[in-house]
Amino acid sequence: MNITETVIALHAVKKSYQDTPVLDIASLTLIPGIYWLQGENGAGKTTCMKVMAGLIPFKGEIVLKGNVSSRQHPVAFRRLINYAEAEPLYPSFLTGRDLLELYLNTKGGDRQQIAEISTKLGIDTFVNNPVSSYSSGMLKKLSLLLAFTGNPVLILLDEPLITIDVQALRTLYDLIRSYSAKGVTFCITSHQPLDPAELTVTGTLKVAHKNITLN
Ligand SMILES: Nc1ncnc2c1ncn2[C@@H]1O[C@H](COP(=O)(O)OP(=O)(O)OP(=O)(O)O)[C@@H](O)[C@H]1O
Repeated sequence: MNITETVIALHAVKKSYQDTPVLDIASLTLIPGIYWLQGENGAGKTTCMKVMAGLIPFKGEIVLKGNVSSRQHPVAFRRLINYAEAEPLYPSFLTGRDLLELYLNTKGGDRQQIAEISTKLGIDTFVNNPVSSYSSGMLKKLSLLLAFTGNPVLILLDEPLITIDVQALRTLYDLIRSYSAKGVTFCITSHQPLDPAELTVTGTLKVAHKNITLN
């Protein structure tokens, strides 16, 4: 594999909570595509996403696009990866608009495109209300919208299919397809199968025994 076509490479990545090891990945390299991250409850999928996103401390190194290192270029590294949590939580007094402006101002990206996604996901109707008033599906839609801000090379979606309505699900599949066609890589966890009629998966990543294997 040519190093320039790798999106992300993990080298000797280890993660423990207190003294309990959760991940021990000697090596993993992904080329652009759409990956389904699978594993039993507690296997370490969310931990793996948080590590890949540079959100929690870990041992080892992760390199994006062959030259952006989690150790040497932490800010540039984090700008290239977006992560949508399985159960997003935001400060309750902020509105969706406040969060969206924060993301757009710090991460950049195409405002017009984000406005269109917001409309398609039906977020416009509640974006000016405080997030404390949101249902779980409304929070989920906002977190998905935020995951498409900026100019990421990798978008990590943790259980994106749960709680959103059928129309939003169709929009999400459309978005993943169109961003993927533009070269953005996706890692998606889902206990439910990703609809093969909607997405062609490049590979599955199985998290088990603290390791990840690509099939
Ligand atoms: N903040 C934490 N402190 C201590 N242990 C943690 C913490 N977060 C996760 N763990 C442990 O790490 C392991 C992996 O958890 P993780 O949430 O990554 O699994 P998962 O594969 O995403 O699970 P699920 O499918 O249930 O969401 C579990 O044993 C869990 O108890």
